[in-house]
Amino acid sequence: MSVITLGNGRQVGDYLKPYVVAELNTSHFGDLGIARAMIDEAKAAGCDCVKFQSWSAETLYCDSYYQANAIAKRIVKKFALDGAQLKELAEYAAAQGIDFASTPYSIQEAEFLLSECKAPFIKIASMELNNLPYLEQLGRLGAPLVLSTGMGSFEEIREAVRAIEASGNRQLIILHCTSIYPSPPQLIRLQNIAGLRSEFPAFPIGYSDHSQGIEIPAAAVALGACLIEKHFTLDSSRIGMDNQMATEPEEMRAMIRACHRVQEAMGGAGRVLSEEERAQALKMRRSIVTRRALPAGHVLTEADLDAKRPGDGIAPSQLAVVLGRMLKQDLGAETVLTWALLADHEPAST
Ligand SMILES: C=C(OP(=O)(O)O)C(=O)O
Repeated sequence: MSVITLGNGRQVGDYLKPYVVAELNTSHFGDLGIARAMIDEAKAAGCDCVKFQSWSAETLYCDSYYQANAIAKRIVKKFALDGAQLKELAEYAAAQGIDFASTPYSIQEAEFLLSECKAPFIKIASMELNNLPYLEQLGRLGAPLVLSTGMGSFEEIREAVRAIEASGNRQLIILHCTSIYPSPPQLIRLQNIAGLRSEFPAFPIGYSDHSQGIEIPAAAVALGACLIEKHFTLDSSRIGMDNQMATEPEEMRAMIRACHRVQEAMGGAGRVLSEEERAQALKMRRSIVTRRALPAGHVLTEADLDAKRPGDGIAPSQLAVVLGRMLKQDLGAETVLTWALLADHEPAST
């Protein structure tokens, strides 16, 4: 099972306590006051990290496309955060004790996030999966990378991972993701988490979620997901980009609780019995008991014996060993047999 260390020393690995990222995306509506309140709520809900998106018209759109695209213009104007705002939010997050990250859409933005915002990792959005030159450039920055894989085939993911490895960077988390907002369960194919792990055993596998509700991230944790990214909002009734599919604080809290409980419950495939369960067996299992009063010297037969609680005597699984042995003393009916009550030699055959 793979583990990597984020820039702030936090270890993230398969089947460990999942690192939970609140994806704030545009649910701050470009308002720093809302963004700060979201950081507070994400922290209170138990998230490990708040993540923004550092896009701008110049780094995302070809100018001719942008000028002709009224929706893109409206989104950028309303929702984009500039460097100064991101830095302010990063400092605010640090003061609240929660990690800050943002998805960059250019190498300059990535450099800015690492140097000015102290981001502990660089997130790579699914849309960049086939942007191999960019992946290699990001890899050369030397920071841990979190690669989302929505819309991508296994072959494209292999190429992306090869591009990152070519940069010499092996600090990589790969996220299963379905880029449909919201994603219906039948399109999520959560077992891809296991598929990615067997394909890329050197890297921990996480999950970037676009489903509604909390069950699917918790199930991802059962599959060992090391990181859960979940869209977050203060008010999902507000019309926004993908604000309406985002999770409100109470639901985020419930999701994190479910994820942590599932992770705690996973254990290993090996059968390890706790002290508590061993003690329980002494109460709940059965022991070999006498059906009736029997005299000293009596040689035990099946008709003499039964199996009843408690379980601290001779286990019923030992019946074959007990049969034919002689009693050392008189016993009343309903006596729990112990080895000390039996003569330790085989009785003489009659
Ligand atoms: C779009 C993003 O991520 P994902 O592909 O994981 O949804 C992002 O981080 O900006």
